[in-house]
Amino acid sequence: MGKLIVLTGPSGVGKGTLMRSLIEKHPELYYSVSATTRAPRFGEVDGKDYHFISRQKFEQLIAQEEFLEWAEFAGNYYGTLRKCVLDKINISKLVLLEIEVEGAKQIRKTFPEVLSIFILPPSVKELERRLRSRAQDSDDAVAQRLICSQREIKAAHEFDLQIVNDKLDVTLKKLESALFRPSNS
Ligand SMILES: Nc1nc2c(ncn2[C@@H]2O[C@H](COP(=O)(O)OP(=O)(O)O)[C@@H](O)[C@H]2O)c(=O)[nH]1
Ligand SMILES: Nc1ncnc2c1ncn2[C@@H]1O[C@H](COP(=O)(O)OP(=O)(O)O)[C@@H](O)[C@H]1O
Repeated sequence: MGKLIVLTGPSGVGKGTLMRSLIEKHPELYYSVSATTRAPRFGEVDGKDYHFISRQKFEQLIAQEEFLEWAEFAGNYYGTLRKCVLDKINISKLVLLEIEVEGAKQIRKTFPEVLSIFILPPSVKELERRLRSRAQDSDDAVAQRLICSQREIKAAHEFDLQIVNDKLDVTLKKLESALFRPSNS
């Protein structure tokens, strides 16, 4: 059996950046591509960054119980496709999910053996700076993400591990040691 790892935390904290670095360095890891109703950002590729689908299609997949978890975040649906994840775990893959906090809570209930890691920002000010520096979302979308972050950060203690993403290389080392410690390999 493989292992399921969930990275969660507020939008803009650096989850995607950390995930991409991990995959690049450890190609044996399997990153589960989520489905979303959000419009693609500049440069995002369908099937690689997300499966970009309509709300109607997403609701159909919910009804068909195709999602391991799903949530509505800042006005859009996001969800993890059950089949892909379970197939990979069955062939002994270390499977990584990068998802928001409500979905991560659902996974902890349905999949108690998951290793759940909450990424924290060094400060709220730095979180806002990162959200704005990404320059991919409207002021409104940034404001929505900041409002959500207050509630999300309060739930950090519910997860197995909390890591502050201050210096990227230090955070990566901490993540690697959590992922590859003997009991998880
Ligand atoms: N519950 C859930 N959240 C997801 C999924 N995929 C992505 N997310 C989260 O949805 C939030 C918004 O994602 P996105 O719009 O891509 O913005 P960004 O991750 O902040 O750059 C982030 O916290 C993602 O981690 C998923 O399959 N399920
Ligand atoms: N440790 C870090 N120090 C400084 N900037 C960071 C760090 N980690 C990520 N960033 C930057 O913060 C912004 C948000 O990161 P991103 O990975 O998109 O976050 P998330 O996926 O959690 O929304 C990006 O511009 C990214 O380059």
